[in-house]
Amino acid sequence: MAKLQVAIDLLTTEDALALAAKVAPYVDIIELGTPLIKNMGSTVITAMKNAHPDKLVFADLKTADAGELEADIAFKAGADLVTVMGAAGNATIIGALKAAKAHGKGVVVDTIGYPDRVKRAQEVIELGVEFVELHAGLDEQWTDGYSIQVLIDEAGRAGVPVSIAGGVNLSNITAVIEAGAQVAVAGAAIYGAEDPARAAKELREAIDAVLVE
Ligand SMILES: O=C([C@H](O)CO)[C@H](O)[C@H](O)COP(=O)(O)O
Repeated sequence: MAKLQVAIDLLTTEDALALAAKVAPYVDIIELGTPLIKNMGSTVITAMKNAHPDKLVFADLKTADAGELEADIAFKAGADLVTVMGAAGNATIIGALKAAKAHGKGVVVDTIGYPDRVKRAQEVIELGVEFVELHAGLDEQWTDGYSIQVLIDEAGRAGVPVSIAGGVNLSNITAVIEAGAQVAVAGAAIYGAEDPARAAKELREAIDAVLVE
């Protein structure tokens, strides 16, 4: 069953907890965005897991080196999943996986900036990561001519477990799920909405509608 992940790109623990409280009934995974973790440190991970022990807490560390050390910090703080950059060497991913095994948790590889996201996804799945994020980051999304269709096409070709992140919203989430993504990641479409709970509910319903077809 496909999952909905809310990406919280807000900057304080207080704001992140307030948003999570509104949208938790509709999401499976609560992502603490990289800017949020950089601003608040690992305490935001602990605060979120304490508030939502029934949800998967995703710490978007975007680790590029020292994989075991960084992943261990986040898992000790309460994270269920952490991200390592696909552009990092396999040794970094393997290090994070070692920490994940020690804590009974998981690693997700983020493909931001990687030239061939599908090829890298197929490589790193072999290492034992949970899934691979086909991801166009905020800067890429703001580049002229960007379209999420690129990620949707890649998901169709990948043949391994993937999520899609990079402007998921109500107009494209059906295509995201139909392409085979196991997780749809929505940030601005939820935290930037006038009514975040309603936005999350509509995204959830769109996912569920694909499943019952
Ligand atoms: O991971 C993200 C980005 O790198 C900043 O941390 C976003 O959370 C991700 O791109 C999803 O956000 P939207 O594109 O706004 O849906």
